[in-house]
Amino acid sequence: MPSKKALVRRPGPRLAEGLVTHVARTPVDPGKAREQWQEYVSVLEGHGWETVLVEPADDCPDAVFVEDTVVVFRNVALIARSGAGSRRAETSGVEQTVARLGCSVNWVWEPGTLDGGDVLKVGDTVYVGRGGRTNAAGVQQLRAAFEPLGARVVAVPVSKVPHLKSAVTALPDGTVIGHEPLVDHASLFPRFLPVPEESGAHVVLLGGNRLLMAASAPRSAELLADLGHEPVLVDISEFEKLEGCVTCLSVRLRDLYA
Ligand SMILES: NC(=O)NCCC[C@H](N)C(=O)O
Repeated sequence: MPSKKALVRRPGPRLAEGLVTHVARTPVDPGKAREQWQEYVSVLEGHGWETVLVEPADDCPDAVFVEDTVVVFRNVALIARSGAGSRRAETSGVEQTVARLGCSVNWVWEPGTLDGGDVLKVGDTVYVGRGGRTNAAGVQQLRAAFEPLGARVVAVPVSKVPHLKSAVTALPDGTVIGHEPLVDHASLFPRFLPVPEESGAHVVLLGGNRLLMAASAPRSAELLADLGHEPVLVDISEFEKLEGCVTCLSVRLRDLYA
């Protein structure tokens, strides 16, 4: 049976110091952030996902955005090397967690940089955003790790947001969705559906037609519901202040056989 496991990491005490690059800094309420994170985890669990806690990295403000630390394709985990120096220590603890779950582990090495949030998997197609966090060497290393396993790696420029998945994600049928003003080249995707809000571009596939989405994207949720999907909205306002989105708060492992 394919697994439905999701890695998550609790928000740490320095969360409010997390990086902001494309938005102005606004104060984060740590207590509210913890409650929102708990609700996010409850929604995953309520939809049949077994959540696996990665050990805390309390010195790293952005550690809760665990998606950026690792990319998993089939049973191979590629440990990221962030384009943001302040985020590199976050991978500690992730290696052990994915190895315990049965992955073989690879690493992105210097001079490569890659953030997991720059990698969007749609079936066997692996889109990788070349932008602020992922460089050309990182793209090459991703190809070297996953193409032998059957991945088709497609590199796409990202210049308007921190990560590829801040701009686009994909619906269960493979349609890529994005808020057009923030997408560099929508024509690179075979099927592209524009959504009206920035955070409406972010969906976590919960299973079936259910989509975990941010409460800040009601019009996009309505559009997707009208197309037969079932949005499940969660308020992640405190993480959005740090340019986080619903996708980056977990790493969903669908391909592991355990
Ligand atoms: N994949 C993602 O969208 N990750 C969000 C990371 C937010 C964090 N404050 C950062 O700038 O790295």
